[in-house]
Amino acid sequence: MPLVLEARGLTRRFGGVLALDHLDFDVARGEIVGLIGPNGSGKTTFFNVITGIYWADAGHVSLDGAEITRATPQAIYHAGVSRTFQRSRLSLPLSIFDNIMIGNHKRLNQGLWFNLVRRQAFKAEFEESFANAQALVEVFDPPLARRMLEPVAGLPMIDRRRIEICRALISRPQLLLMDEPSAGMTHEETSQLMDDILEVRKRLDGLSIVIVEHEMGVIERITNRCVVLNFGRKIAAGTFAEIAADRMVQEAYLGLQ
Ligand SMILES: Nc1ncnc2c1ncn2[C@@H]1O[C@H](COP(=O)(O)OP(=O)(O)OP(=O)(O)O)[C@@H](O)[C@H]1O
Repeated sequence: MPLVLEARGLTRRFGGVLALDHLDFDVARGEIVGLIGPNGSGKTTFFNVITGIYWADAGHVSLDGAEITRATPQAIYHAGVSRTFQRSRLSLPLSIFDNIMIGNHKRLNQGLWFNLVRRQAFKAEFEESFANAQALVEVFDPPLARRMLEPVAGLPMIDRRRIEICRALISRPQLLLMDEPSAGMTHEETSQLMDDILEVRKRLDGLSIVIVEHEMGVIERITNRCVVLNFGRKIAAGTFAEIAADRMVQEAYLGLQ
């Protein structure tokens, strides 16, 4: 499979802390890669460097063969990388549709002239956007897709997570980075959301996903491959079964002596 993401020697320091230490990280097209490691091991920093929030002190990142190492977050989003965050970033008073559309600005014609004067074209674009957003929500939960104009404030956690993932997917990224999607959810909700994510991956052919997750059941169930970090360094990589059997991983992550 061709590589979507190729990171080489990524290094990022915060003062005396080496948050990423010469990290090599590849993601192939259509792959779901689990990124695991103890608290503070550099997982979120890796996402922040890939998405241009922080620049790497050293190393390179390419997406689909094109260098994105020092690109802006906007350019990286346009190149096809989306993410979801550990803490919910939905605007609660806004509707499901409005929240999803926040993620879609690269596909909209936003000129003032277009919006004010070309009313028919604006209407057609709005209707197309609505249909696209609704089709995406339907993959997760058909009844939810009939409530597109309701505020997200009234939705349970699992539906809010679904909307956040839809917002990340509406721009049709090649690579989706998910930071602990199970945070704050019950075991049943997590299991349901993982079914949804597997379904989404099946329908959005070629979508690659990197998922940071502390729930090992989730990692075991949905990943093709895992990378384990400790103090910013890759200490193991392989299938879940391989990394779970690795002594260094057990010591670092599971606290075995
Ligand atoms: N903006 C920052 N300023 C200073 N130090 C930071 C900053 N961001 C991260 N760090 C430090 O870098 C290291 C890696 O942090 P990071 O948040 O990437 O870890 P993590 O694996 O995502 O942890 P968690 O599982 O708790 O989310 C930690 O020591 C953290 O304190």
